Amino acid sequence: MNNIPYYGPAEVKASLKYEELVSALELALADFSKGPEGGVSQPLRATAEVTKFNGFLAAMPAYVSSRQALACKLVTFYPNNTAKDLDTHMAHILLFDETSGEIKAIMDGEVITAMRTAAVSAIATKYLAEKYEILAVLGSGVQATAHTEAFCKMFPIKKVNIWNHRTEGAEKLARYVKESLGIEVQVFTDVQSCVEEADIINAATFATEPILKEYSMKPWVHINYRRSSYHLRILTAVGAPRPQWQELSAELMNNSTVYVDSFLSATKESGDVIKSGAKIYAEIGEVILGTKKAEINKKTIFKSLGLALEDAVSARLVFDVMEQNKKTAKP
Ligand SMILES: NC(=O)C1=CN([C@@H]2O[C@H](COP(=O)(O)OP(=O)(O)OC[C@H]3O[C@@H](n4cnc5c(N)ncnc54)[C@H](O)[C@@H]3O)[C@@H](O)[C@H]2O)C=CC1
Ligand SMILES: O=C([O-])C1=[NH+]CCC1
Repeated sequence: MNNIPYYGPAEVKASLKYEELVSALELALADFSKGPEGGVSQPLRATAEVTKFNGFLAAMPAYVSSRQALACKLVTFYPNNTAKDLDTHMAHILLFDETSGEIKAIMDGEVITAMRTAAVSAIATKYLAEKYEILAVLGSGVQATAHTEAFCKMFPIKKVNIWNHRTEGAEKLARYVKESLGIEVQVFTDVQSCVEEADIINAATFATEPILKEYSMKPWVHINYRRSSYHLRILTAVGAPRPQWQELSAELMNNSTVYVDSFLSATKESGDVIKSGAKIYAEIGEVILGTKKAEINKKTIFKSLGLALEDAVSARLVFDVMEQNKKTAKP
């Protein structure tokens, strides 16, 4: 048990690049959707409710054989922490040796939670969207910021629209977009106007009641002389991870083709899915595998709950980089 390495947030951030994360997670999500022969073992996360303080503690173990990644994340989420000026999510990940079960490293899980969630939304967007110029972001916290950063890195985004239930949060994120990413940005005080012109919408809030009710499919000006059509817009929705919480209206869910990260997680944990009774069309892994096609005549929602396999793969990437750094640092 001696000398277990610990990697803090700065080391984790320095070790992870979105491009590597995206390729590794894409393969792992495909493995997951293959079923038992994919070599992924991941039970539904166990969540303890701390009702008195409106908090949750979740244990998220997973094994991804193709990456030699065996890990368990422990994550707390306390929506009321904002008022105390504390992060709402706090997490650590334990990485184990797949051959012996020995612990290999302990690391910060907050950076991984932010980056892997954004990376998975970007994967869904890559497969399911058709145009990538205007991004609408609902929320301005950790996930909204990570999604904005990842999407502006991965796609040719020309403009970012931001809405948050507290406008000062939206303005802070807008300053980051303008000053650090150098992209045109606009803050909205109304959700519907924020999403109206967007090609991609990211919903990443702590809402417990629907904030987005509906939106129109955006007309595609013309593709050729005979056909006028729509372009596929995608809504990636990462919030409302509890069965009683909703971020999207039931109407919107039922009028869309719904993709998820995991059937099991979505049907047990997602209030957006459970309360609307919306039908799930596919796991994103099935789209990556090509066993389910992208539907092109309806609105598209990718509902993400967050999977332990994503944490395990990310933690393994961090460990490999840190080990490599150790080797190259030796005389
Ligand atoms: N799908 C996944 O893999 C993951 C999902 N999440 C979920 O994503 C959501 C956002 O997480 P973070 O950005 O880390 O949290 P955060 O606390 O950093 O940001 C929350 C955002 O939601 C806004 N907000 C708070 N209460 C609201 C309400 N009642 N209505 C509308 N907006 C509200 C805040 O102003 C802030 O912009 C949470 O629901 C969280 O549990 C978090 C991690 C992973
Ligand atoms: O995947 C994750 O770590 C979480 N999803 C919702 C809250 C935390």
